[in-house]
Amino acid sequence: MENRQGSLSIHSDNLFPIIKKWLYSDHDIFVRELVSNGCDAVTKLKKLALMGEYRTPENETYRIQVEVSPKEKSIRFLDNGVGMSAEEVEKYINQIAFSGAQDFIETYKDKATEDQIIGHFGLGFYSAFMVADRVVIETKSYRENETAVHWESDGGTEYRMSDGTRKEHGTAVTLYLAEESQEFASKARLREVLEKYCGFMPVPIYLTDVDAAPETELIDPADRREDDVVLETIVEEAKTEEKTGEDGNKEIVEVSPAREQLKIQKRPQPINDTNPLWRKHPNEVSKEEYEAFYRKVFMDYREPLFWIHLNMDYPFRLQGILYFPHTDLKYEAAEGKIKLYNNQVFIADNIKEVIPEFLLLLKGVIDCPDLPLNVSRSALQNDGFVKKISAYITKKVAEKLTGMCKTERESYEKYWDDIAPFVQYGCLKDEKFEEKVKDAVLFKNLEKKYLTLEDCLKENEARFPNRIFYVTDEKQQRSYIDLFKSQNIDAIILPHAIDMPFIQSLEAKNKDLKFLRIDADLNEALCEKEEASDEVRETREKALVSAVQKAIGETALQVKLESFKNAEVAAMLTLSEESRRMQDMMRQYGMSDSEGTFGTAGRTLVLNRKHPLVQYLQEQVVVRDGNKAETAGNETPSESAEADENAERTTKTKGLTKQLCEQLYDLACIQQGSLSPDRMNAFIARSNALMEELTK
Ligand SMILES: Nc1ncnc2c1ncn2[C@@H]1O[C@H](COP(=O)(O)OP(=O)(O)OP(=O)(O)O)[C@@H](O)[C@H]1O
Repeated sequence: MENRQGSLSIHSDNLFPIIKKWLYSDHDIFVRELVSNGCDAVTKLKKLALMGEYRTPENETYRIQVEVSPKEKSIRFLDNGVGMSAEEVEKYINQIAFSGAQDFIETYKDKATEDQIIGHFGLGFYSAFMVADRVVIETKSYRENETAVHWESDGGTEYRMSDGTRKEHGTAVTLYLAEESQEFASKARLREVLEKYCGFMPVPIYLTDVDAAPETELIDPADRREDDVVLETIVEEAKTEEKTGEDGNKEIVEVSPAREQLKIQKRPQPINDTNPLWRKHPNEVSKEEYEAFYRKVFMDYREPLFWIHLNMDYPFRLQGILYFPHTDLKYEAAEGKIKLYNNQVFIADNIKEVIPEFLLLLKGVIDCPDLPLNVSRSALQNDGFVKKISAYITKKVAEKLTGMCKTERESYEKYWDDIAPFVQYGCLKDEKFEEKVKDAVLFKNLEKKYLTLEDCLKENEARFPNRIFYVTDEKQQRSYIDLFKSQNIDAIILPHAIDMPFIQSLEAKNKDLKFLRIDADLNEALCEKEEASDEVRETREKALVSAVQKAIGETALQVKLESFKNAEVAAMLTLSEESRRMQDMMRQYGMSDSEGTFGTAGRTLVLNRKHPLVQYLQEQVVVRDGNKAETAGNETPSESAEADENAERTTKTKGLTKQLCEQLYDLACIQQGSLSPDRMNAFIARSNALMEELTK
């Protein structure tokens, strides 16, 4: 065969069902497409007026009207924009994927910028057929002497076109809804969709239910506007009351004068805000306006902590406002929402290509007219340009945080508890962000003061170089906190789940840095330095350690003796940092359901050798061992009776020793907040038995 070349032909009979069914993911998108066509038509006319190609009549107010008829199951989109001539309908409507928007930009490229023109692909109009089985267009071009056009199609590939009857320039597109899409023939449903997609479009949009009786309102005649439609004048009589005067006589007094009110047709309220706050210059916007905008858009009754107004022109255009919301991590999952717009047209929420994942904890709006959108808009090409947008947003957020930390430290500290999880998450997710904000990361200490990592290290420099102690639960670790406080040792409070991966990443990045939970070890600051030990003491203590281990019955439990600085504490439990982290992690991954699973791994029961209880135990162990040695020889009968008595006493004290050991261990576990339910039951029973013993 000879070589051939040519263009592929597309058969509209086959293509059309695809456009109808699969082009757009959400069916409600037809509203956005038809309203944006109306907006484009108005924008074009305004631009033509600016270029002197059209003279705007004096009282022309550009608008888009959406009229729903629940009875007729139809929706009409009307605009007073450029309209179309028969030739234009032929070109832009009858040819699928031929965009008049692009044509317009091309024609006027020297005179008009492309901003604000929404259409790109020449397909949006056909989204009407996703919900309608009949569509009618009535249009008339703004150009003089152009006849109006009537166009209609029953959703197939056939259309009928004829002269129309429309008198004014502009277009009306009427959708007769298909059976399965009749949910849209409702004012409430349409309002919802319009607010979602068109809430900030640049031309006022009004929604009316043509079947409903017109709504009315009462106004003061002084407030009457030129365009008010007065239905009735209502005269309210003066209100009087009978009162007794000072002289005791009754008189009629007027309490409110007669007044006149006008009953007017409810003034139309646009659905949208045509000049959204993000388009204003940050200097022109007040705190109240930022807060009101936040409340309206995110329906959050609480005030945001602070916000960042993004405004850039080069190398791409981007405007937006990012709010830092209050987060109460105890009661709710942090969940933000970033709404993405393209020229004031809503694209989608939380598009992760544009907005870095960790910023999705914030709430905000971003409008980027330069977004490389594809036909279905919400799907963005993941190209270098999109990455640049994302990097710019990250940079701005980091700058805001570091700037506040430097110049508004007091407010920054006030916000810190709320924003900490977000900043930490950001640091974990994005190295560049971490690099920028690392000096603005704060830690709250036991005195509720906020310190940087550098401050913490400086504080511990002399006694514990490169060590930072931390508390995860202030209530549970209370006794350790008291101990630390009594020895003037500081610790930071890390209550959130994200704190652990965060400190681990800090340790990974700072070679010698080590974070230790407050119960990880009893360091030399809490224990006295021991004078050299002798052999006798060592043997005695070894015997005590094994007796305690045996009594508790947990062979893996480590037991050791120290001289506590705080003489009142008899015993404490420590849990090695590594084992605890490992256990926490396994718990997080659901590999354990209770404390019990890990037994005593990594735990040490530290006994205070200066405490009377420990000393008592020590005595008992020595006496018992001594007795054992003595009774090993031959005895006479009387000696034997004495021996029996002794044996009974020994058994009794042995029982008490065991109970005391268990009691000490359980108390230490309670203090550390890790007593298993089984041990708790045994502890209660034992405590009762000991108290009963005291009463005898
Ligand atoms: N209400 C209208 N008034 C005037 N012209 C219109 C109107 N609706 C559609 N058109 C013309 O028809 C063309 C095709 O519209 P369509 O919605 O299919 O695509 P688009 O808006 O150009 O691009 P996109 O697919 O991105 O929406 C438009 O570019 C415009 O020239």
